[in-house]
Amino acid sequence: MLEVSELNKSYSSGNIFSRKKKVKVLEDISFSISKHETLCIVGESGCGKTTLAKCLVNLEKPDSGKVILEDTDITFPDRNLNSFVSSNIQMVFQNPDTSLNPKKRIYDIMAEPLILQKRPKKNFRKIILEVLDHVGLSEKHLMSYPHQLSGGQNQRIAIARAIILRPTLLIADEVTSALDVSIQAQIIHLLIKLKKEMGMTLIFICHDLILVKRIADRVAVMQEGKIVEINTKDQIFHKPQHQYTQKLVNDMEKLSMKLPESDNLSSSPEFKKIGFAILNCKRQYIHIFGTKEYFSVKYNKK
Ligand SMILES: Nc1ncnc2c1ncn2[C@@H]1O[C@H](COP(=O)(O)OP(=O)(O)OP(=O)(O)O)[C@@H](O)[C@H]1O
Repeated sequence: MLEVSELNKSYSSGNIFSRKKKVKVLEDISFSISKHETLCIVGESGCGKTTLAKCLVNLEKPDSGKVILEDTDITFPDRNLNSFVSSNIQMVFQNPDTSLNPKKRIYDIMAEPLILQKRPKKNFRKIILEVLDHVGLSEKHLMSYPHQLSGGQNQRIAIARAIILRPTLLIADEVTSALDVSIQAQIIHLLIKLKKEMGMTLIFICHDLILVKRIADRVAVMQEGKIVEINTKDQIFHKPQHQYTQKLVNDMEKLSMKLPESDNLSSSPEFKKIGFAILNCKRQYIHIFGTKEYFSVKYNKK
């Protein structure tokens, strides 16, 4: 459904006192995604994951390359194409506190994409309530401002706004990293549920390889602006080819070995010994599915 070829992007660095120079952030990025697939993008901080996502949703303009969505070239969309892009590709950002306008009520935040798409106003309330219901919120949240809701509720609003136009492709950029551990699990489950219900394709940008292992169909590994490896989840985790992928997988395995596998984690001796330290120091690495979700939720309630 989406084909990206030889995408390049640079930013200018320097300021008025120093000479401006171009810094390459994306270099010859090529990949494709099939319908209903979950592609996870991993890589160290600053390697260009967000910039790549922004080029796909037209928040940044690439220097060169091509982005083709369902046979339409959307690399440099004009006004008409813009509407096609925003109704087909949506992005949810890391931090709902900065992605939602604090001066607007939830109703108005949710109505924005409908207004931009010139949908009939008389249907807004019904559509908004339906989508809120999808993300586990209700009418009582409609007139609130973002600061009156929790971080998890605000991220649900950000997701609801992203899916209100029923996009075929959703890009989730570190959507849980600003949230509490127990809420992280809820948001991931919500995304997986919505993906299934709405038949969406998902690009999931994430640092947490343990989570990637659970949800990805394929994984793209980025380093310094390049995709150094892209393959099925099994290949990436069991036969990583690139040195950097091997390091990421090794680091993840070392950490996984430290996490207890017992069904009843809270009573296991390992939990008592290392659970506390891991929860405090390595928040992003906690398994958030199955027994380990119970483990983290239970810990949070104490
Ligand atoms: N608007 C901008 N102007 C100049 N440089 C930028 C801009 N946006 C991003 N960069 C730089 O581009 C590089 C890639 O940034 P990007 O946010 O895409 O990385 P990332 O892989 O998403 O990082 P993280 O995992 O920390 O979110 C970084 O060096 C960053 O400083």
